Amino acid sequence: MAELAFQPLPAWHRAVIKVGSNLLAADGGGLTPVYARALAAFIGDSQAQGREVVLVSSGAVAAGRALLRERAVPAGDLAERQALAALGQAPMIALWQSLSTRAVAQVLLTHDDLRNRRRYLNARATLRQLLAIEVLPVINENDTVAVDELKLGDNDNLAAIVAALVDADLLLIASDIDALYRADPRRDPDVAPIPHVAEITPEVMAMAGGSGSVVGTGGMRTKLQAAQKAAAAGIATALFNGRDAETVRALGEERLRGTLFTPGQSRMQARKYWLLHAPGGNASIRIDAGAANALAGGRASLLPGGVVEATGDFHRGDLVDVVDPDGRVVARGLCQYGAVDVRRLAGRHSRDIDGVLGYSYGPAIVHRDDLARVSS
Ligand SMILES: Nc1ncnc2c1ncn2[C@@H]1O[C@H](COP(=O)(O)OP(=O)(O)O)[C@@H](O)[C@H]1O
Ligand SMILES: N[C@@H](CCC(=O)OP(=O)(O)O)C(=O)O
Repeated sequence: MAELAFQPLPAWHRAVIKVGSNLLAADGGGLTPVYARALAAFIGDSQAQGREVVLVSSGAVAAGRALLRERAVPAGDLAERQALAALGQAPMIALWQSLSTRAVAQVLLTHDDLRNRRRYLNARATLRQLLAIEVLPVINENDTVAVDELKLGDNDNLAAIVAALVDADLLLIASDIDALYRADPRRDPDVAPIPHVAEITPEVMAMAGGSGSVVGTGGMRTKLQAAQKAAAAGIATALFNGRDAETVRALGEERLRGTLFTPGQSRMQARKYWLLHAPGGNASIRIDAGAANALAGGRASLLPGGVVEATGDFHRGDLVDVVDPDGRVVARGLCQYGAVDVRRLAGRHSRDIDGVLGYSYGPAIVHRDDLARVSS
């Protein structure tokens, strides 16, 4: 295979790292720390430097299968895979805990959790909190309850969604292959690696084949889908060989040997564009002059004290227009509270939220991270 040179890894503060089954379980074998150890060391060093890492780990099904190897179990159907995932999930988490300097928190997510705005926001709040208390979240798909038509099916796509969910600046995909190649290198050993992809065109997509192993799921196709999803959110993706100790060590020196997928737009631009242009309902919140002033400054959240009234029947997590006293839409954002709650909170202080509602999703009606100003 052709040589692949090192290149600079983009600067990052918060990353999602996805580790595939191929790195945690040998074909047909049980879990092994052989490759996970170096990856855990990289994660630990990054955390020690003040960076934040979310791990998306596969390997539950492979681990479960290996545990039952001695017994004849029918292979292949959904219920069997779900049972194997349930069996292998705890050992997979235990493996990471044995290698991590920080406490490990298990997070299981389904497609439903990520499609439903309310649960999406709750998952995000939990993950942010886990990072704030300096533990290592280890995420996997909740295979045991996910039914086929609602399964994300592969952790590459899950990792990309999680990267957008936690506002990561980088998605790292550790696989058993050095890079994206022009064709599956297991079939064509002379094919060249691609160090940089600026856009995932249909031509790039056509290079990808399926998994080359028994334990892997999606192959290169799902990795490209993941890189595409991340890019749409303004996040770069780095694909590298997690079996290569030198490659993993170099990540700690901000050097990448693999394929770097760069987004066409920054994270901020992508998010702002989405907030400003995503279809909303007829939901709006009218604010007073003081709040309009604060929002004009650029970094403020919308607090209940500045809210005058809410129009429309919106729910927590929905997109709302923020309207100033002159009736102009000055911002759009994701509302932390539903319309009924916003009406009850209008004009109140944030510290009263719990008393008024009996619960609180935080002091802001619209958090500044979820707010984009309309330029006048
Ligand atoms: N164009 C390609 N470039 C690189 N690898 C490819 C390509 N097409 C298919 N593959 C296969 O994708 C595999 C990695 O995916 P997969 O087996 O799902 O692993 P993981 O468990 O890391 O997700 C590689 O080992 C390789 O055989
Ligand atoms: N959720 C499954 C893994 C699914 C998956 O995407 O696997 P892989 O292609 O190896 O990353 C498990 O834990 O076995």
